[in-house]
Amino acid sequence: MTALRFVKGHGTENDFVVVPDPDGLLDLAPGLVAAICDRRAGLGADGLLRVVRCAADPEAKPWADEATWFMDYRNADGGVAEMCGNGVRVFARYLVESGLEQPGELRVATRGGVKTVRFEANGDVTVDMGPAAFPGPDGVEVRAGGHTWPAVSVSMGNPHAVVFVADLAQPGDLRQPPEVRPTFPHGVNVEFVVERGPRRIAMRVHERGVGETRSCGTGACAAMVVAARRHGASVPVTYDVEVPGGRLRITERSDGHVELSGPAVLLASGELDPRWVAAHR
Ligand SMILES: N[C@@H](CCC[C@H](N)C(=O)O)C(=O)O
Repeated sequence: MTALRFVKGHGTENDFVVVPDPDGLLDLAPGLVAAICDRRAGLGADGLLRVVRCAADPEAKPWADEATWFMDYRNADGGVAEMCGNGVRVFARYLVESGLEQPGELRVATRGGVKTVRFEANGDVTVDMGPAAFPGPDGVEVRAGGHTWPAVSVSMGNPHAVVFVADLAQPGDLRQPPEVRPTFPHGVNVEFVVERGPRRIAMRVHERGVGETRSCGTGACAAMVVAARRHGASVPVTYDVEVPGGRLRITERSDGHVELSGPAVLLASGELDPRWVAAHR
């Protein structure tokens, strides 16, 4: 059996188990991913990042000419998602710390396309997320904590519904997913956003496949682009986005691309007990 090594990391407390699998040898079935991400009986994480060469993974072969590495992102429930803004920054940190890539600028393939990541002089990691899209549907409503709000549907590669609220306590404890109408066929991440000052917002997020998390990079970008339109801001424009786990800095450039910056931290590494892994296959 192939050993299952891991590194633990986080970006503004959106935390991940990074699993190196350069040659694509691991079988990470959804049940095993969910067991690893379990906060009591597993390592605990919001998601898992499998590190595999594009050339070694059939799903990533289309990007093999543009990027060496594919971020195979899984939510804590074991399901896949197209993109993870904090995850890709942690993923890049792992590539550099483990000597698989040089610091500076590098490209990472994701289900949401190839993303360029750069390391800043202050230690932060920035990712070019590409442009936001507003695919609809129109007339989206979100209900949580006994309140109902209109929402804007935003795609950052993955789906988001952004709601401006009067107070971040209004959505309640978010132990249950917010109700979203009309239903998104593949589920949706929901951001609850408040104004904090000029070019500054704060948010809570309920992530598809996870629950409420301390941060969400794609969600912060979705919230920022909606805020910028609400404020009639012209590009380029930069916002600070406060999340429960810290602060992200987001710029919408003149060419429409959205850049996400913030810390990306690795804190531990180890190997899962093969008997435990076998019991959760
Ligand atoms: N936390 C991530 C988003 C992870 C995927 C999301 N839960 C989904 O299902 O789309 C981020 O930092 O962007």
